[in-house]
Amino acid sequence: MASENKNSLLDVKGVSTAFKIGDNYYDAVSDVSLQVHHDEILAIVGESGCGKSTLATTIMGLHDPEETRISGEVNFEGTDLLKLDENGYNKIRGLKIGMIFQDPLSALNPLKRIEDQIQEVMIYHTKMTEKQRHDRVIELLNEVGIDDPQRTAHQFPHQLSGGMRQRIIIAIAIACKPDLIIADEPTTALDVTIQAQILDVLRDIQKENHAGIILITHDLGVVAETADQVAVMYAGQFVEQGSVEQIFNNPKHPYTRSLLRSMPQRDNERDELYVISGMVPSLQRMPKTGDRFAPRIPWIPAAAHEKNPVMHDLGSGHLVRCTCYKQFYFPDQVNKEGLSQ
Ligand SMILES: Nc1ncnc2c1ncn2[C@@H]1O[C@H](COP(=O)(O)OP(=O)(O)OP(=O)(O)O)[C@@H](O)[C@H]1O
Repeated sequence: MASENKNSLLDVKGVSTAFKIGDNYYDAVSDVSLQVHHDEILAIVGESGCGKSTLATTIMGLHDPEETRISGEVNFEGTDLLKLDENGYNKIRGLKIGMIFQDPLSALNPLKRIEDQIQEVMIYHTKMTEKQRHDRVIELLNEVGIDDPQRTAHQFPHQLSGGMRQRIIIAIAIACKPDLIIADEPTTALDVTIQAQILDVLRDIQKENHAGIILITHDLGVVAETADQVAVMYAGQFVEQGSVEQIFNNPKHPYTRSLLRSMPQRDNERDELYVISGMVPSLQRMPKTGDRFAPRIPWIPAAAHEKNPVMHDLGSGHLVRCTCYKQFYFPDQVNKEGLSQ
């Protein structure tokens, strides 16, 4: 990607994750490579079922080895995380890598006060005194924008709104100032105003702690507002990677262009939204060869797609899978002069 020459914080190389279904393994993530640097937000975007969460949980070492087969490398600060055992991972999760999940209610313990839940991660990873931990809890609650930290610290999750609960999850994730934060759909369950506030909190934290952030979302609006780099994921593969400017101003892969076209435009409220026909294939029905998106753009001739599509470097870190983008068009955009791209 664009900043490949800088030292990366996270360097994922050729990672595949396959789930055991019946007697066979099926790839949910296929040969994914990415880098994240300090002070950078990488958004991973794609429809539901494209493998975004599986990739995040692979990086975090959260898969059951009995049911999953993982290959490739997840290099983080000089260590290949895929070689760690559970004990090794436990030393990194919460301390060096923080994770923010989509559903704050299920991630919080309903029976414990907020302060105790935030302190837990500090008790596990640090030798802070109780007073230091308490002070840090109040500092964190301030940092994530809680108005009355002393009061909130003593409350239980059910006494808080959805937006406040998500702020608590963020406070837990950043308690030990991790270098990398993985946020999986952190704003999906929240209304638009709260979404914007939570994204602001994430951006502030990234600036303050110089953390790298992986932001997983299906919402291109969130990507445009927040990300520096973008990876577009379809059916387990990255189909396009680049800076936010490259992806939004010069999208190449048909899937990226379809996603962008299906994005609601603020100034274009009356236009009908473009709908991408068809569905993301299930793991057992994943095409073995050819561009995986090809069945959803049937008007593009088969010959336009590579048999085994690879990533092509368009320069300045802009990568696109398959050369079919060169012949892609939307049928309703054909005019007399030819194709309007
Ligand atoms: N434990 C599992 N066993 C078998 N298949 C799984 C498992 N977890 C996920 N999958 C399948 O892997 C594919 C990718 O799922 P994943 O949840 O990673 O996608 P996603 O892009 O994060 O979607 P969402 O936004 O809905 O979470 C899907 O086809 C899903 O059904």
